[in-house]
Amino acid sequence: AAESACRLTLGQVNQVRPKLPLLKLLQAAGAQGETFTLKEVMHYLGQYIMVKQLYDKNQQHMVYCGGDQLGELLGLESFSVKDPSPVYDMLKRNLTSAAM
Ligand SMILES: C[C@@H](c1ccc(Cl)cc1)n1cnc(-c2ccccc2)c1-c1c(C(=O)NCCN2CCN(C3CCCCC3)CC2)[nH]c2cc(Cl)ccc12
Repeated sequence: AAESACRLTLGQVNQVRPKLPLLKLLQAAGAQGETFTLKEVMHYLGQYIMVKQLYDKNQQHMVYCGGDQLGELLGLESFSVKDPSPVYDMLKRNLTSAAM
């Protein structure tokens, strides 16, 4: 069979495409476009938490996301930024590879 010659630059390989509910959060934090690096997704989620004031002013590692779209996506009322596992689990459910 003819080999399909698809040329991916390094920059393209590590792009991810957020599913719509996550994309809306990123756009609320200022993200443009539909594909991002994981680093950009994390940056915009951090910005989202800041903009929506979801972190505790006194215990700044605590994020209270119950009642917010972020809490819906995570399936959590709150989490600590010191334990990223719930966030990574949510990203596994809400990111697809953008290569090709
Ligand atoms: C290490 C990193 C991190 C990154 C990913 C994960 Cl899954 C956990 C942890 N991190 C450490 N603290 C935070 C943080 C804390 C409170 C409010 C906003 C962000 C973050 C998060 C960043 C980020 O891009 N962080 C840049 C530097 N941050 C320092 C904290 N700064 C604020 C802390 C609250 C007071 C104002 C400054 C903002 C810039 N992106 C995130 C996205 C989510 Cl879903 C959750 C947390 C973060």
